[in-house]
Amino acid sequence: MITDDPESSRSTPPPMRGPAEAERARAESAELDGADPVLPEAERGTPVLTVRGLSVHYETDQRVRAVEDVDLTLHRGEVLGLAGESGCGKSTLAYALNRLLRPPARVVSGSVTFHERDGDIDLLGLSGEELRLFRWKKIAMVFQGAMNALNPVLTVRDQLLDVLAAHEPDMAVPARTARCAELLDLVGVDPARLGSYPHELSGGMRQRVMIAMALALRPDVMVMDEPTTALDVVVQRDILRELSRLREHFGFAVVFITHDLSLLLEISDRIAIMYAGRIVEQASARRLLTAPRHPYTVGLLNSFPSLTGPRREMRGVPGQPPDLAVSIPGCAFAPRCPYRRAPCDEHRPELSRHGQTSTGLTACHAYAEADYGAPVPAALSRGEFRPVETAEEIET
Ligand SMILES: Nc1ncnc2c1ncn2[C@@H]1O[C@H](COP(=O)(O)OP(=O)(O)OP(=O)(O)O)[C@@H](O)[C@H]1O
Repeated sequence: MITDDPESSRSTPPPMRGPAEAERARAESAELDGADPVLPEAERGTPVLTVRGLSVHYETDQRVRAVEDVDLTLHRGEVLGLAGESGCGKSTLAYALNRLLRPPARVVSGSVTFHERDGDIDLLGLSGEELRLFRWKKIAMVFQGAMNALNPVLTVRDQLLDVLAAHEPDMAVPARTARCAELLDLVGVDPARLGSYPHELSGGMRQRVMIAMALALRPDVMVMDEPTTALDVVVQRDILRELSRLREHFGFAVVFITHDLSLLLEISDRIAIMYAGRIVEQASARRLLTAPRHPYTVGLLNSFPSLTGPRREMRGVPGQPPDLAVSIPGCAFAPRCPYRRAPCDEHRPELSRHGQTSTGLTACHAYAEADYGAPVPAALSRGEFRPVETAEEIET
């Protein structure tokens, strides 16, 4: 099991300095609507986090290859969706991005680089104190079921104050108190609730409070691991709408993890599909929906019912994911793949471009010749899909 790092929430980075601080402080005191966005337009779409060749294994009596040779680039201001079946390595990757892995997990190879405005930071090379200064301020994380992580015997105010006291020790007490109210307001919770205990709040409110905590230091990146899975659909939608508004304004990038591909299609600029620890397809949300290239992606898309499109058969993905403790020489999806062919069992397909002009990536020997039948989009679209025209331009 992956464990949270209790130290991480107690880290005490010094207050931010310089023009960025001033800009953020201005934003905090301004109403979101109508205020100038915090992320300068020129920075939008520039890389903020680069993952190269990352492999994470759980080393017990067996070696579980939870994340294998993953390459990802996250751009400032974008939402990168990460989807895949349970156990494919999504959470392990998310924890690795924030250096929250604990034994028996071990990063066996690769790099994670945070692109600071004045230079690159090698995340895997950060030592204890450097890491404490970095976490939550640059990359914050909202966990699955995070709402249950609130302390039941402290009011919301005290918990937010604790975060600020730990991370912004130089901030005056009245300013901290004012900031608590602002943070609640930002996530759509009435500041009058500051005096409430967690049990007096709904699940949705508690999850919003957790998001407020993650936002407290204005991180550049938010890693959200199934942040709304425990909530009902209406509350989930409200929170995602709020998140989208905050992201538009503050310009943080989001890695959003869920097994719900239809949700990702609505909220993401780009989507990476994970299978058995590897990224098997990566493309803009629009391209993934309209022209999926990997048979597994097609299977995932066909697993969701349509609310607005014509009736169609839901096929899903027959078979089981492989045991990650067993090394697989070829394509891990081959045993479940209707397009399996000679090289699939012996040679692992590289994640490569679809063509000279395309920006999407696929790891599949068969996609060029595979016939996926009727296009998926009409069947899947719920009418709320938010096409992002610029996403492909910023893909690497
Ligand atoms: N502490 C551990 N020791 C051994 N194996 C582990 C450990 N934690 C996770 N794993 C294995 O690593 C693999 C990836 O797990 P991970 O939780 O990252 O997947 P996931 O895609 O996030 O799944 P879910 O959607 O269910 O959260 C799985 O096969 C899981 O069984």
